[in-house]
Amino acid sequence: MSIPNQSKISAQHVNVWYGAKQAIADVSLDFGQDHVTALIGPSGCGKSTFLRTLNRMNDTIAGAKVEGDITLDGENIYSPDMDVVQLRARVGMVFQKPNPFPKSIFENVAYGPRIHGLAANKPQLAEIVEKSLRRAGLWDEVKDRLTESGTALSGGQQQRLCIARAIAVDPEVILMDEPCSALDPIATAKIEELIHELKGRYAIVIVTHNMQQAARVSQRTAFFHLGTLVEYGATSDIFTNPRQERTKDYITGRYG
Ligand SMILES: Nc1ncnc2c1ncn2[C@@H]1O[C@H](COP(=O)(O)OP(=O)(O)OP(=O)(O)O)[C@@H](O)[C@H]1O
Repeated sequence: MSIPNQSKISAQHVNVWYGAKQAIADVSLDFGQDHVTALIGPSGCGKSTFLRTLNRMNDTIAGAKVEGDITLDGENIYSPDMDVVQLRARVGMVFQKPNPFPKSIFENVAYGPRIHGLAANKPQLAEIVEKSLRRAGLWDEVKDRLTESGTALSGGQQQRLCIARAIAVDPEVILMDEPCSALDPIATAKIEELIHELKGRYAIVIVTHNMQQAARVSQRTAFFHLGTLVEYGATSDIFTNPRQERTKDYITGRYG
């Protein structure tokens, strides 16, 4: 299902199995550069599984098998020539539970640019760290404590640190798997604000259980059910005028 859009990542006829169990069945979906796409649907419908196909995170799960075509700027990301480390820098990921490295705040952000050779010297590296922390809306809170451990920050700050870490390697796409589910409402509001600010610079795909959040942060919404893509469209249409009964039932809270 696609509506006109300059697509950054395109998934065509994607199927995913865990062993003999099929978790995603024939899903086709394009993601544009300049908007946020929300993946919604009841628990177990395959949102996270599908999200993970977009940067080959399913490769790390024993028994998971992915079929179909997924391209980033037209390039097949499942090609044997694809450098997966490079791919995951281009398609960054933020997880449900903030997972900073047990290292300093500075090192959490500097690690990626260093291993990808993005800075020629220390001042350049410091510049990337500052820019990334500013872009993640965290700089003012941490600029005087860059040597402290990332794990000493609050949950919301840790999540923004993880976003800064993803941004530091100059990604094209950012995948977010329920990034606010472990956060309180104030920290959640900050992440949502941040998503607004990052929109346009990166293609953003967010899995969320929170329909108000999907309505607030996204411009496109895809509704999944039982491993299939039921409906995709402009977020305003999905929430006010869904075409499919199953979408309507879900957004009106009849199941989920
Ligand atoms: N590592 C795994 N091994 C085996 N089965 C899995 C694995 N991960 C997910 N599944 C199964 O695949 C299906 C889709 O799960 P997935 O986590 O993608 O759904 P989801 O929509 O993201 O769910 P939730 O909203 O609860 O996070 C489920 O039936 C789940 O049990």
